[in-house]
Amino acid sequence: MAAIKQITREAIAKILDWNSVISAVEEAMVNVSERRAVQNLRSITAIPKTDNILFAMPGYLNTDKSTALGCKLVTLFPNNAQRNLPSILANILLFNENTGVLEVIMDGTEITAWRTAAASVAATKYMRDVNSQYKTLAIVGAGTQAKIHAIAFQHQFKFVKVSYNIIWDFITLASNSCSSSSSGDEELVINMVPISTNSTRKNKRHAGDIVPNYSEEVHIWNRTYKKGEILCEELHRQSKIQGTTKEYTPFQNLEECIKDADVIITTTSSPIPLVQYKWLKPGVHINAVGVGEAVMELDEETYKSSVVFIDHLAGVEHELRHLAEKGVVFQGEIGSIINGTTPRPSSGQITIFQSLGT
Ligand SMILES: NC(=O)C1=CN([C@@H]2O[C@H](COP(=O)(O)OP(=O)(O)OC[C@H]3O[C@@H](n4cnc5c(N)ncnc54)[C@H](O)[C@@H]3O)[C@@H](O)[C@H]2O)C=CC1
Ligand SMILES: O=C(O)C1=NCCCC1
Repeated sequence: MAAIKQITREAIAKILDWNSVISAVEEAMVNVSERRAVQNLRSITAIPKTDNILFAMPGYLNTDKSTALGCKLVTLFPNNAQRNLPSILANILLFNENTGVLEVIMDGTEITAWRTAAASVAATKYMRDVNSQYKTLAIVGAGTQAKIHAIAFQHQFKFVKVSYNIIWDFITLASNSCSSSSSGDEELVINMVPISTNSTRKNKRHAGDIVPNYSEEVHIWNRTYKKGEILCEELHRQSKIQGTTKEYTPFQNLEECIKDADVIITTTSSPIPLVQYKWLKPGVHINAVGVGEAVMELDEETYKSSVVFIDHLAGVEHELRHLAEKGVVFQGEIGSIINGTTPRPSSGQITIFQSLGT
């Protein structure tokens, strides 16, 4: 038998790129919804007297493009941060579909992180009005999923707040006897296309001109503020290296963090609802990523007042019974919006993508 090929986490990290991962995930979501992919319920082995879990996630796919027989094995050890290890570690096994021989073992940790964020990106793209403008992204949590979601969402969408500054010229103002206590940094309009510059004065700024000022709005809240602050600093450093100026702001107060958000992503394991309906802006889209037997990051009112889509109906019915028992109605799978068999929710409605994972 041929040797088993091993692919390391580093090698995987080098070949992943957002456009390919997002389109692969969208295709996978459609294959799941059209029942072309065999995706059975995953098995969950909870280790007694701990919060630790081993998941086995087998799957099979046979399409014109590709055939694959595989199984992802994932461990979820929520206290691993204390050991300087990720909470979620994964390996993916690929088998020859004719002989059953194990051919590849590849690291699945990086793939799990990217895939989960890509699923939220796809859900946001397809559940929202195509013309939606996104100004503020709020992320709840500051672990692996929070970080990868921040990166994926900035790749796909531009969360930009446009404010306009008036250029003040104090000599002109004084001569016009105009008194103003303004700092000269007035926010006039938000979320507008910037005005074009007068062609005869191109690139020159004069007193009284209104100039656009772009700031990327990503808010992060974590139960320990320090961790949120460290993540913001890290994301800011990375964006500087990439030559973009993005602002990531840590919040002490969750309501303040999410109340203006156009998109919210929750990435914790909280069994006590964090997001409250009364704080939400109408028409917000929420990606609820945290998963667990009792995890419930959004309050009941939020779920009940929103259109909720999921990634895998059978899996959600099995694993998220606690939500269904509280009266949460799952409208359908994202794959059915992507393939056009289910219409997008209408704009103005609050929408939720309840992620389960694969
Ligand atoms: N839907 C999906 O496909 C996937 C879901 N997940 C889920 O996403 C969540 C986050 O995973 P990672 O980022 O890898 O974990 P992580 O351990 O790196 O980060 C967890 C974050 O949640 C916060 N947190 C934990 N418990 C909390 C609580 N009770 N209240 C408030 N904040 C709390 C922590 O402070 C930390 O910032 C987990 O629930 C995990 O099961 C992870 C991977 C895939
Ligand atoms: O890999 C996935 O998908 C996971 N989903 C839920 C939590 C563990 C990993």
